[in-house]
Amino acid sequence: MSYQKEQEVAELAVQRAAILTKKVFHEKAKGTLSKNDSSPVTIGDFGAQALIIAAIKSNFPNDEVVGEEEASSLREDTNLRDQIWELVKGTSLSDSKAEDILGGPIASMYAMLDAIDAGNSAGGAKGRIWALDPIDGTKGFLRGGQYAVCLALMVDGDVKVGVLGCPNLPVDDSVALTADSGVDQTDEEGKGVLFSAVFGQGATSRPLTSVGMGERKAIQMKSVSDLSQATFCESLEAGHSSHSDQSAIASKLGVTKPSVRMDSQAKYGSIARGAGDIYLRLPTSATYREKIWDHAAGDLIVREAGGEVTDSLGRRLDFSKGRILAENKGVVAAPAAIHSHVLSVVKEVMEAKK
Ligand SMILES: Nc1ncnc2c1ncn2[C@@H]1O[C@H](COP(=O)(O)O)[C@@H](OP(=O)(O)O)[C@H]1O
Ligand SMILES: [Mg+2]
Ligand SMILES: [Mg+2]
Ligand SMILES: [Mg+2]
Repeated sequence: MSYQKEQEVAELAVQRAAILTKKVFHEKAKGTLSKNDSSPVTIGDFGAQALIIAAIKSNFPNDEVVGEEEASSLREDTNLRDQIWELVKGTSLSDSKAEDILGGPIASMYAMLDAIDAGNSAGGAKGRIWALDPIDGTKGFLRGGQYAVCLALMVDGDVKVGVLGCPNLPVDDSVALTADSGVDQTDEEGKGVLFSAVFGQGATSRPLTSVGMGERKAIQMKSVSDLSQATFCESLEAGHSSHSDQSAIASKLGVTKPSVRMDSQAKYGSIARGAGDIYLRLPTSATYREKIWDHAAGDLIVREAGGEVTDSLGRRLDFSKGRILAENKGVVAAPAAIHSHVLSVVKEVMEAKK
């Protein structure tokens, strides 16, 4: 299958949602709520989820969606609900043909709430299921840092299409990551990139604001001949991955540069285009399980760009186990040529801890 239509819809849906998130990014009040697990969610997360699911359902009515957010709190909080509806109503692609492809505007506020709740699929190993993270890196989004709008299509448990919209990464693939790539990104000059991949067809990037195939460029991971010069990325949030384990691994590998700390799947996109080299995510707790929407698009984009992605034990990420990566622990993403070496050092450091 070429998945051409799926890729087109996914890219345009992510683009449209990013118009909404960018509006919210520049507002002081982001309508933040605290979820049951005490993590934040904003009007941007809800609005983006609504717009993307509406576009999927308009094109592929029988597909299921595993979306991070749900609308129960909005059905009670009418003030927040109205704010989100104002945003959603006012967001469309400027290209009317592209907007038509997405099915046009959502019909009503109740249709918007239903769209958000249609992200309730249990996931699994059968059929066509989309994994959606409307804002990945919500903490980065609130801080003025990196975040990503993430969408992937899985067919029978395998990721076939992956799209990442990164409004705060440079458009230019050749700009290497630096220590401040993950912090204060409130200046928009030259920013906004869309990464996209279809299984077996390679990975690309293009400006997040352009419509169509014109400015699309193939991306590739960088080949790393000297690990001392490699750039490794990790979460900015110390609670999301173990900075101490990652620093022990990096120093054993001979990496000399300090890590680039940034939020969201912008890390996957950055290494896929060679702006960085390695992404490490070692668990901070024995019980936490990664969510499929935090990895599905990034996993495919990195693999299609010549990388390999496994967990800390060397197993491929298994997206067929429901809403979480039930059978995986942590993430190790690196160019295929050095992945097994990186993994052996990860295992060594993790063994030594026992
Ligand atoms: N204890 C934990 N370990 C690993 N990931 C966690 C975590 N708690 C939350 N997360 C996830 O980390 C994601 C952000 O990743 P990163 O640290 O790379 O920016 C969050 O996505 P959201 O921001 O979409 O909620 C959330 O799903
Ligand atoms: Mg979240
Ligand atoms: Mg996320
Ligand atoms: Mg999220």
